[in-house]
Amino acid sequence: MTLLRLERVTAGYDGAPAIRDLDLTVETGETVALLGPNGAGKTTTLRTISGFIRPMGGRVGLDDRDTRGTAPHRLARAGISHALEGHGVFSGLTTGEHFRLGRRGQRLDTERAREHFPALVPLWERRAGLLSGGEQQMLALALALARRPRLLLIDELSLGLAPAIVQRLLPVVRRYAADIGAGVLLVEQNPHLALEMADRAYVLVHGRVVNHGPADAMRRDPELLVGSYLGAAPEPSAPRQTDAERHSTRRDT
Ligand SMILES: Nc1ncnc2c1ncn2[C@@H]1O[C@H](COP(=O)(O)OP(=O)(O)OP(=O)(O)O)[C@@H](O)[C@H]1O
Repeated sequence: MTLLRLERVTAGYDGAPAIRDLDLTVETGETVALLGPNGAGKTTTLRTISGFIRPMGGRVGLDDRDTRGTAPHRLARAGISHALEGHGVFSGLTTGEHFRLGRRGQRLDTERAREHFPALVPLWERRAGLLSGGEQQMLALALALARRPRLLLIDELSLGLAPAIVQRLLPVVRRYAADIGAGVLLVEQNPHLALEMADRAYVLVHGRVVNHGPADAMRRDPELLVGSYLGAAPEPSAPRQTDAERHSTRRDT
């Protein structure tokens, strides 16, 4: 089932588009990577989905309901969770205390979080301020998932973390999200790490999708990925393909 659908979305800052005519979908239980060079518009895409930026054009649909103009806190209540670096982690609280602090009386799924992130269990009584950067990130992700989001948006997990830590964290996030039927949209600087755990990926360059398809096909064809990064965005006059058409093209190859 399609959980999130962006149709020809244009959005940006002060009237200047940073993403243009963007088509993108995330299915229930699916992990999708959003790749691209610096300044391509990846963070802008996530901010538009979580309601912090109102699109100038196009449609953002969650469960086929148009979310344009919906405030971020309402979208959060509707199940969109935007995991930002260190977000929701308080240095004075222990790991365990974080799980007892449900927002608005919401109960967190502590047992499932402990099962998926067993590395947090020995840290249960330790204050978050004394955790390593990787452990804090793990706690932030475990908290986000313990709230049972419908859609988890993750921005740049690898910033400040060793690749080995990200490599361990991402599959855990994927398994946990699939377990609760949540979709994941992951922005990641390191395309190789992202493609290892994603089902599908989109490559953004200059605010436009220049390539997308199954992650394993992109992994097998690194030149395609490198070419996407280096290549220019399609000319504005080039004929547009719908998301569905592009999907079928990629599947045929
Ligand atoms: N708050 C802002 N005000 C004005 N322009 C912005 C703002 N945030 C981002 N931009 C511009 O929008 C464009 C897209 O930025 P965005 O942060 O979405 O890219 P990104 O792909 O996430 O890049 P990075 O990988 O470097 O984080 C860039 O040209 C950037 O300079």
